Amino acid sequence: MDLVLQLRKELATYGIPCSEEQGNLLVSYLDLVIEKNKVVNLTRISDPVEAVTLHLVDSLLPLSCDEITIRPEDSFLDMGTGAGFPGVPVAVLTGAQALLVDSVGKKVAAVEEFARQLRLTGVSTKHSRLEDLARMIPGSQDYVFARAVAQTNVLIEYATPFLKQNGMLVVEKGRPEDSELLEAERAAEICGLALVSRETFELPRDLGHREILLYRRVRKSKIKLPRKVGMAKNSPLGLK
Ligand SMILES: C[S@@+](CC[C@H](N)C(=O)[O-])C[C@H]1O[C@@H](n2cnc3c(N)ncnc32)[C@H](O)[C@@H]1O
Repeated sequence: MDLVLQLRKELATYGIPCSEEQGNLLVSYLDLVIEKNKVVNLTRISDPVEAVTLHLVDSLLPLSCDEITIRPEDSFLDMGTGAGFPGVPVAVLTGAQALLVDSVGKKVAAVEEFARQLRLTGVSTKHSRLEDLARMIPGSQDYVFARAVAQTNVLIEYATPFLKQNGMLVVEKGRPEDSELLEAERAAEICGLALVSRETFELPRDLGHREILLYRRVRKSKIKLPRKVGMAKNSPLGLK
């Protein structure tokens, strides 16, 4: 089947609309990622049919959550974007102002090149550690996304300083352990976030189980954030 058709059909099963033009853009982006992957290590998935599901559809699942309505005037940050997932697909479907961040320079350079080639004017990139960037643009984002970056308690700590009051952290997970969720709950309490929903999804063709956790910034955090670089990972919040 044609990849654009596959993408649009799979997204439609989750109630996510995708025009033919958006589908073409996303498949062109995937082509660029797969081509670049021959010289820069960006992804282990090289089969385009699998990549449509495991990269594009997977990145876009949060758009089917009831609490998420991203408008073109909204801003979002993608923490640890790698090859641009989920940031590029979310930017294409929503038209929102996207900031894609990673600490690995060659990945950021690749994503910057993709955005230029595809003329994605709403997409900006930043080569930085999240803890450093948080000091420069505090309270600036309506949404913060993270897919496959760290344990949820660490993501909560990274994301909090970027979020506006009532802004939302969107965490994309496989099958989180109960212990991870408990630690996340304690970290959220410290950081001033509240879990607003947990939705589960099955990817097509048995390609995997996914969970989307949404946290809203509802209060001031009890500690000063960001902590020093490395603290979130080496001395995580929420452990007993
Ligand atoms: C497993 S990759 C996932 C990439 C992408 N989100 C995806 O779903 O394909 C995790 C990425 O997070 C980045 N990363 C991890 N910790 C980071 C930090 N503290 N600041 C910035 N980037 C970070 C890594 O460099 C890596 O590119």
